[in-house]
Amino acid sequence: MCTCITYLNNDFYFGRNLDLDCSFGETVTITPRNFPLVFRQAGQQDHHYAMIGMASACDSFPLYAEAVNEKGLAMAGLNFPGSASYKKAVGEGLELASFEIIAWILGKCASVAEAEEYLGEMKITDTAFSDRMPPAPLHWMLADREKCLVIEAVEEGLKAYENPFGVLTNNPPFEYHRMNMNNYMNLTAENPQNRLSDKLDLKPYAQGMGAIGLPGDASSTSRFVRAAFLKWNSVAPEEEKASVSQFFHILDSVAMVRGAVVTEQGTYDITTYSCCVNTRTGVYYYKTYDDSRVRAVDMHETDLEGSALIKK
Ligand SMILES: C[C@H](CCC(=O)NCCS(=O)(=O)O)[C@H]1CC[C@H]2[C@@H]3[C@H](O)C[C@@H]4C[C@H](O)CC[C@]4(C)[C@H]3C[C@H](O)[C@]12C
Repeated sequence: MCTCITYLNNDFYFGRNLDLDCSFGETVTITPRNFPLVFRQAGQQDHHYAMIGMASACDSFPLYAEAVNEKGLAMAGLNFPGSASYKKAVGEGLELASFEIIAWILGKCASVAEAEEYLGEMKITDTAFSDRMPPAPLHWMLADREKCLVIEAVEEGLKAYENPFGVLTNNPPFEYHRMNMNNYMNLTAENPQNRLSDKLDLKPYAQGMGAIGLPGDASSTSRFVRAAFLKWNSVAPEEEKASVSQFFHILDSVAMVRGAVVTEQGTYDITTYSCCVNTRTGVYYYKTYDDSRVRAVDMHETDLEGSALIKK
């Protein structure tokens, strides 16, 4: 399971929990402007925007789980098994393999608005990165300070939804989560009022009772609601340290604790890492399951004119 959120608190932040039962070789990776991005069907970007994110260690292509480019455009892939439907490449139009879409969009586009111009013609193909790396069934959240989208490649084709929540988790498709949020509009961070009956003497006896009914489990739909409730009620001083700390508190509230989520294979899903990027400064903050110290990698501290992937 995974949860991705945006957070506006003076600066604009983007990040996610990556929940999985094993490592995928995750390494903080910077793709500098002159690293040749070679796509299977969509040509080559020899010069492009630089980006930073978590990728599977690989020298030939940045296999990002999520990344942010130097213009402040951010994108993350989250599991979408059974719902994602990729097409066979036929050599026509704009065809991108599922593992290429993050690098392609962030390499080329400075904003969501710019990316939207390509979505109409885009097709996601089922091309595998390698024999050992078949395509991962994903959907994506794409965001900048102005706008947030969910991109889903389903049976009928590529769909893009505006995402006013700035939250994404996993199955079912986004339209379900959007509708489901209506069920929770009564939740409040304040003390609840007795609306049951004015003939009954009902009153709050502790703090936090306005949000009774907020789902506490690890399912995708529950994490969506919980992350949205916490994010939209969040209050933090508009300073970098406070914003990043607040961001991780929200992610912590939807994190997997080892043992609480057993997969069909009998393994345990855990929050392998949590990350938060300041999209203006390009600083990538992250912490891992066994090390809660927050580390920071500043993309501008490396030579962004380089031509080889930089692993931190
Ligand atoms: C498993 C990750 C998503 C985590 C998630 O959403 N879990 C939810 C589980 S569940 O639905 O609730 O069961 C995804 C996100 C990005 C994916 C990786 C990236 O797409 C990059 C490459 C792509 C290759 O095709 C496969 C390996 C891979 C390295 C992917 C492995 C894996 O599928 C990742 C790491």
